[in-house]
Order: sequence, then C-alpha cells, then structure tokens
Amino acid sequence: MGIPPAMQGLSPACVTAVGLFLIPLSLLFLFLITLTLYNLHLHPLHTYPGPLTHRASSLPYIIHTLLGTTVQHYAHLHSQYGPVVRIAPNQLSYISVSAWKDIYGVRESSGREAGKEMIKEELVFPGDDFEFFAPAKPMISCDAVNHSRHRRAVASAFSERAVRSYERVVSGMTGLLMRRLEGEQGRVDSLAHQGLLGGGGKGGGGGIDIMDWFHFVMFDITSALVFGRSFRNLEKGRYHQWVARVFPGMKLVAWSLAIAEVPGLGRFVSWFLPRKMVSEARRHMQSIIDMTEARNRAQLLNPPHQVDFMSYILPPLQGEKGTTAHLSEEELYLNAQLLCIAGSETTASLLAGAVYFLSLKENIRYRDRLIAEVRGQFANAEDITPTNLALRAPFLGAVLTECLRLYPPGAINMPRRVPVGGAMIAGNYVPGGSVVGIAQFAAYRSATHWIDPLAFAPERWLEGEEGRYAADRREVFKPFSHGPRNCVGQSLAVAECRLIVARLFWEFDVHVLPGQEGWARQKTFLSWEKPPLMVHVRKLVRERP
Ligand code: HEM
Repeated sequence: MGIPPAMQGLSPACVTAVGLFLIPLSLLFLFLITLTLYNLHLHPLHTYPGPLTHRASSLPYIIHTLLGTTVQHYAHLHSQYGPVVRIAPNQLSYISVSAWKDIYGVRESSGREAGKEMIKEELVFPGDDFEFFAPAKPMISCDAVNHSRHRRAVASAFSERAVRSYERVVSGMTGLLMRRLEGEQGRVDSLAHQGLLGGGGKGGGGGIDIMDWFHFVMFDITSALVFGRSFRNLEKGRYHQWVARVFPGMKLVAWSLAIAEVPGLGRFVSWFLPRKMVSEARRHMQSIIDMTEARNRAQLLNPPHQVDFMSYILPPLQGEKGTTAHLSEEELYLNAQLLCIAGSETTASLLAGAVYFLSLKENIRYRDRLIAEVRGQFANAEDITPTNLALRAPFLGAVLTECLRLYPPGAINMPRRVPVGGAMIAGNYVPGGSVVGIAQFAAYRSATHWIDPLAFAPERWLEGEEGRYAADRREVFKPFSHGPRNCVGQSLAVAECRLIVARLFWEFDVHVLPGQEGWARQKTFLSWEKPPLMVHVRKLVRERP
C-alpha cells in the first residue's frame, strides 16, 4: 500500500510522526465505540430505561454534575422514563417509595448480606493533599462499622432533651438576628432617603439580602454549639473567613463526583491543582483543629456553663486531652467540620425557601395565615420557643414541611454502591458495583406521588384539612433521609427553623422585592447554590401590655 495522496510530498519523518499520532487516536476511537456498544447492549444495567446518551456514556452525567443541573435534569428524566432511570452507564436514579428502604435501610434479605447497609460513596476532592487525618474519616464518609461507633458517640448530643438544652443559644442568636435585621433595614432606608442607593441590583435597591443573614445566623448557632463560641457573623455583618471558604469548597467536592466517573482522572487533576488551593484547605482544617482544641481545653479547665454538642460528646472531665471513649482526636476534628457545615447550610436553605414561597402572589393567603397564627398565639417574644411552637403553631410546621418538599435542602441523589452479590431495589435486581440513589427533588415533584405536585399547599400536612391532597403518597417524603445514616440533627433543625421563621413574621412585615419570582430555580453543588434574596422588613410597632 502506498502513501495516501494527502501525505505525498511529506518527508518520511513527518509521515512517521503523523502515523504515531493517528494510531493511538484510532485505538482510542475503537475503544470508545466498543465501550459504547457494551454499555448499550451488554452492560448488566442495559435493560434499565433512560435516554440513549445516558445509557451509552457518562458524558451527560459529568456535564450535568459540573454545571450543577442534575437535580432538575433528573426530575425531567423521571417524568419521561418513570420511577427508575439509568442516568449513567453504571448509575440508577429512583423516585419510588420502596427504594428508600432498599437503598438506605438495613438490608432485610437473608444470607451473608442480611443486616448490612449499602456502601456509602465517599465525597472527597481527589488527591492525597485533601486526605486530612487519613485513615480517620468523618461520620458521613466512614464504613458501616466505624459509622455505628460515630453515631453512638454523638447520639446523646441530638436527643430531644439535648435539643431543649440548646434553646438558650438558639433563642439568643435568633434575637440578635432580629435586632441586626432591624438595624440593617434602617441603614438601607436611610441611604435610600438620602438618594444614596442606586436603583441597580435585584428588586431595584432598598432591600437587604436575607440569604446572607440566614447564613450568618445558622453558622453562628452551629459554631456556638460545636466550638462553644460563635463565628460572630451576625455581630460583624459579614462572613467569617472559615464560612466564606465553605461555599467554593462544596462546589469542588460536588465536582469530585464527576471526576470520579473517569478512572484515573482524579489523580491526574490532583497534579495540576494550584498549591494555593491546597494551602487554603490546610488553613481551613487547621482552624477547625484550633477551635476544637480550645473548646475541649475549656471543658478540662473550667466546665462551660452553656451546654453544647461537646458537653454530650466528650465524657465529663476524663482528664485525657481531646479524646472521647468512642472517637479519636482526628475523628473529632472531622466531625466538628461536618456538623458545622451540615447543620448550617441546610437550615439556611429551608429558612430562605420559606420566605420565598410565602412571598409568591399565589401563596399570600398562606403567609397571612402564618402571621395570624404566630401573632395570635404569642403576646411576647420570650414566649416564642421551639417547645411552645411545636404545641401552638401547627400551621407553621405545615409550611416548613411543604418547603422541604418543594425545595429539599438535600436535593442531590445521595449515592450508594450496591455490594458484591447485588440487591433487589424496588422489586428488581441490581448487580453489585452499581451506584444507586433517590432523586428527592424529582420524587417530591412527581405527579405519581402528589396531587398538583408543583402547588405550594401546606394543608397537605394538616390533619383534617388535607381535602383532595389526602391521596398524596407522603411515604416517599424523607427530606432527612432514611436508615442508619439519616440526619442526626433533624430535631434540632426543625426547632431552629420553627423559631426563626416564627420570630421573623412575629416581629416584621416581610416583603420580597419584585423581580425574584424564579429565585428557587438554582443550581446544586451538594447543596443549593443560593443567590441573594432581597427583602424589605418593617418592624411591627406593638403597644406595651
Ligand atoms: C433542614 C435541615 C436539614 C436537612 C434537610 C438535612 C438533611 C440530611 C440528609 C438528607 C442527610 C443524609 C446525607 C447522606 O446520606 O449523605 C443528613 C445527614 C447528616 N446531617 Fe442533616 N439535615 C439538616 C440539618 C442538620 C443539622 C441541624 C445538623 C446538625 C447540627 C445535621 C447534621 C447531619 C449529620 C452529622 C449528617 C450525617 C449523618 C450520618 O452520616 O450518620 N443536619 N442530613
């Protein structure tokens, strides 16, 4: 065979170079074609439904994960393909009720796998640089045996009794939030009065970004409960450095899900990470160590009078610096970081979701009913406590539950790997090694489970008022997840959000500024990427009793 016409006239060295380039390229092409055909026709999941592109390759999954659009995309796919969708060659997404127990519960089947849970997929950014304290892991990432030790160690810090013991911290911070909102609105109003506010920005100026203030209060409460002293975001009216680093960090961890999809890519990416990023991560971790150490030293020297998580997690004055009967020092640091983030980001989402949904024109009657409930039930701010709210404000509870349905803080599929031997999920066999998860956002907006799924209708959750919503399949609704790894802070989250929303609407008339009707259409990188939510608050003037 002679030299192809296009290459005639090139020197032999040039021809060899082109050949050396073409051969690997052709081999790669052949490999990709074979892999695609295998994924479509021979892969153990090839019978599961899904779009051709997703069944053939991981590329759509990677692109949606990097863009932060998985949540809405899966909702769309489930509406087209039904309760289970193959979202990548090796991944299934579910929205059925029974999948909750099959994926996140303890397995009931007989045999060797009975009593075991599915394998938790670890969410860490690639490379040894981010493996702080290895082999220690935080509770959310460790294997099943270590996980139950972690849960035992922290359980008493989240009991009903413990949650009640945090009321002073939560109420104190909530009071501070109210004063800071009033002050901030006063400042903005005065600038507007002097004509010093531009008309730019969401809502045309004159508002305050309540998203920031919800982040401030939640990170302040949680840091006070983890480290015995708060980040003081509220006091300073700006993000503590540690908190500011959390948001880009979450994005990077979310991207690691996409990177993990291509074998070997993680290590490759880690070689090119800017050193500044690694040193930032180290500084971030070092401050966790310093804050945890300071808190634990305080316990040894002078037991703190304000009860916090560590009062329950550390055995009382055991004389052994920084270790508990159950957790190593390293595990304590990693869990402190986890609690700080998991306990703040999620609740801030719920608070903002509540303000947003109640502000929509079609939901004003619900906002008015909530206001009537909290203002009618409580004459003094001091009486508004989580305990009293649980007893006397059922409509508030229903509003928050409905917000969790339409805007679940843990919206992404929480991935689990099916163990060797496979498992039955929602009545069908799934082979070992497959990655599975529930798409909460899709499940909570699916017409197969809910009447009028997109309508904000708190009455769904009120006994005796459900009306046509009585046919809703509430069993699918598990915003705090299910099984041994469900949310440990669930009761605290509910208590905090009840209190803050009640105090907000008790103390202020709250108006979301116009132009933000699409606020809840957000990207997700582990959690929602929340844009500013501009509101105007007006303090209610009450006559002294
Ligand atoms: C509305 C608020 C909240 C929601 C919707 C929520 C939701 C969830 C979900 C869905 C999980 C399971 C994650 C997974 O399987 O990967 C989880 C786990 C967890 N949450 Fe929450 N959470 C909230 C508030 C809190 C609070 C206030 C705390 C503590 C202060 C907290 C601490 C944790 C921890 C430590 C885990 C890991 C549990 C484990 O691995 O055993 N969360 N949460």
